[in-house]
Amino acid sequence: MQLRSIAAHCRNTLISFSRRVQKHQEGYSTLSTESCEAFTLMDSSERYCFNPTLHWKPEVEEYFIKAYGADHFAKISKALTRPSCYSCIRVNVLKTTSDAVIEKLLAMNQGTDGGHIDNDLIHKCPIPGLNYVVFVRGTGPHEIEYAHAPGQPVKEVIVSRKCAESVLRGAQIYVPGVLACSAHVEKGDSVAVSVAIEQPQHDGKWGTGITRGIVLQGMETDPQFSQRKGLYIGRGTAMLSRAGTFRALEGVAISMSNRIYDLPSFNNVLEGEIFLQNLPSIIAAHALDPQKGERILDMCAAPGGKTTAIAMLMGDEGEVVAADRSHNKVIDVQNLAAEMGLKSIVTYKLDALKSVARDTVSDMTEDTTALKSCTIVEEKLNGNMLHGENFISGNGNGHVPNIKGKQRVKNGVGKNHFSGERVEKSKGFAPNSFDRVLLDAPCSALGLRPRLFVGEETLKSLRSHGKYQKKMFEQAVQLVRPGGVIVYSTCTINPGENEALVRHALDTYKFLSLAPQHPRVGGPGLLGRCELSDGYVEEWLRPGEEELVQRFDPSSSDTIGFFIAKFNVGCKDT
Ligand SMILES: C[S@@+](CC[C@H](N)C(=O)[O-])C[C@H]1O[C@@H](n2cnc3c(N)ncnc32)[C@H](O)[C@@H]1O
Repeated sequence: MQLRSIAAHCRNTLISFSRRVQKHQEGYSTLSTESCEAFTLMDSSERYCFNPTLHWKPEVEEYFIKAYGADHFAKISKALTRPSCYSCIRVNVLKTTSDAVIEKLLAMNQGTDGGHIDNDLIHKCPIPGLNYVVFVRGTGPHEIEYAHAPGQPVKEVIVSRKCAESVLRGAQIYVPGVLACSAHVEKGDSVAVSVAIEQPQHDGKWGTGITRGIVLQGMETDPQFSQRKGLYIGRGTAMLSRAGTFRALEGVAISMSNRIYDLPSFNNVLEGEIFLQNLPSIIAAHALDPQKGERILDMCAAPGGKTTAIAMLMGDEGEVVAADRSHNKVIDVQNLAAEMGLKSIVTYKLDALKSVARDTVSDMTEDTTALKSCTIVEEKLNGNMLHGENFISGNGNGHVPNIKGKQRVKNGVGKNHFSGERVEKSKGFAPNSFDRVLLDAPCSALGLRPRLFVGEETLKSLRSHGKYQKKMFEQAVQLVRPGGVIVYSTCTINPGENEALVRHALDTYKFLSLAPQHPRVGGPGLLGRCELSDGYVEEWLRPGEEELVQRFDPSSSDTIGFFIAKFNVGCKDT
C-alpha cells in the first residue's frame, strides 16, 4: 500500500512536472501538435512545421498494436518523433551540489549552443532521494517562419535524418549532415533547414532519393519539395558557402539560430561536475541499490553513464567493474570515470556473452581480480564484509586500467588511477563473484527520442535482440552471488526485449524472483501473452508481477521509452 502511494506520488510528480512545463510553454510563442497540423492546412508556401510520422513495417505495427492497442501505440509513435523537452542533469555529488550547479548554470545563463537558461526553466528533481538531479526545461515546438523575411526567396538546406535527430536535441549542423542546399548559399546567409527521411525507393530499399550535393530548386518546382512538408526543423546561419560545405570534411556548416525545439546543450559545460543522463537511466542505477564496499558488475557499460552513477551512489567506495566489448567505448568509460574523479571503477574489454571465465581455475591465476573476487565472496559468505579501500588497494598491482587516446586533464585526473595507455582485456570472471550485476542490454533502442525513422526494424530483428539478451542474462545469473541482485534494463518499447525477458528469466532460473524497486516512477509492465499471425507466441508478465517492473512510456510523460526489472538471486542449488 505504502509502495503504491509512493509510486503514485512519483508518477504524479513527473506528470505534473510535464504539465507545469506545458503551462510554462504557453507563455512562449509555441504551437501544439494539433495546432501545428491545422497550421499546415492553412499554410502559405512559405510556412512549415515539424510534424513527422513514423512508418513501421506492417508486421511490426501489428505486433505493437497487439501489445498496446491502436490508439496507445499511435500516441507512443507520435511521441517518439519529438525530443523530450527537458534535459536531465545528474550532479556529481562527490564534487559539488545541485544548488551550486544551478547557481553556476544560471550565472552562465546559457547552454553551450546559445540556448538560454533562466530561473523558471531549472528545477531540482522532486522525486524523493533524487534531489541531486536537475531538470533544465527546453521550449517548443515554436512557430518559425520558413522565409527569412516575407516575400524574400528562401535559401534552404536539407540535412540527414541522423543529423536532424541531434539538432532536435540541441546540436549544431555539422558538414557531413548536410545533404542538399540551394544554389548561391554564401557564408552568413540565413537558411531554412528541413530533414530528409528515408522513404521506400523503386528498388524496394529505403533511401532519401537525394544525392549528396544536389542543388535545391526551391518550392514547388523542386522534386524533393513535397518531402520537406512537415519536416522543417528551424533556421540557421550558414557558416560556409555551399561549395565550402560540400568540400569540407568536418566543422559546423549551419549554426542554428531558431529551432522548432529549443533545448539547451551542455557540451563542455561543468565537465566532471555534471553528466547529462536520462532520468530512467538514473533510476536504473538506484534500482540496483549498490552499497558501499560491494563489488558490482556493469556488463555493457559504455559510455559509462550508469557505471558512474553506481560508483557515485556507493560514495566511490567498493569496486565497480565496467565491461564493454568495444575497445574505444571502454576508453570512453575510462575518460568519463577520470573526468568525474571516480576511483572505484575498473574497466575491461569483454564480450558480455563470455563474461563467465570458462576455465575458472586457470583464469584466476591470470586474472588477479577474479582470484581476489573469489576470496571476497568467500569472506562475504562467511560474514566478513570488506571495505572499499581493501578492494581498491588489492587491485593496484598489474591491474591499472589505462587511458588511450584523448585524456581529459580537468577535474583531478591525478587523483584517479587511469593514467596509462592500455585497455585491459578480461577473460571473464569467476561464478558468484559479484554482489550485484547490471545488465543494461544492447537493444533495439526503440524508446530513444526523437526518432524519425524505424522502417528498418523487422519482427526478425526485434526477436534477435531478445535472443541475444537472454544469452547475456544467462551470464549475469552465473556471476552474481546467492543473495545478490541483478538489474536488467533496456531503452526500448519492445515487450519482446522487456516483459518476455522477465518471463524467460523467472521460468528458467527458479532461484530468481522479481524485487520491488526504489524509487518507482515508471508504470506497470505488460501482462499476458501475444500470438502473432506467423504463429509466434510471446509470454509476458503474470498478475502480481506487473507492479514490480518499471516501464517508462513516452506517450504518458515526457520520457524516453525505458524498462527496468530487478531480480533477487536466491540459493542457486534449488
Ligand atoms: C545500452 S548501451 C549501454 C549504456 C551504458 N550502460 C550507459 O548507461 O552508459 C549497450 C552497450 O553494450 C555494448 N555491447 C553490445 N554488445 C556487447 C557484448 N556482446 N558484450 C559487451 N558489450 C556489448 C555496446 O558497445 C554498448 O556500449
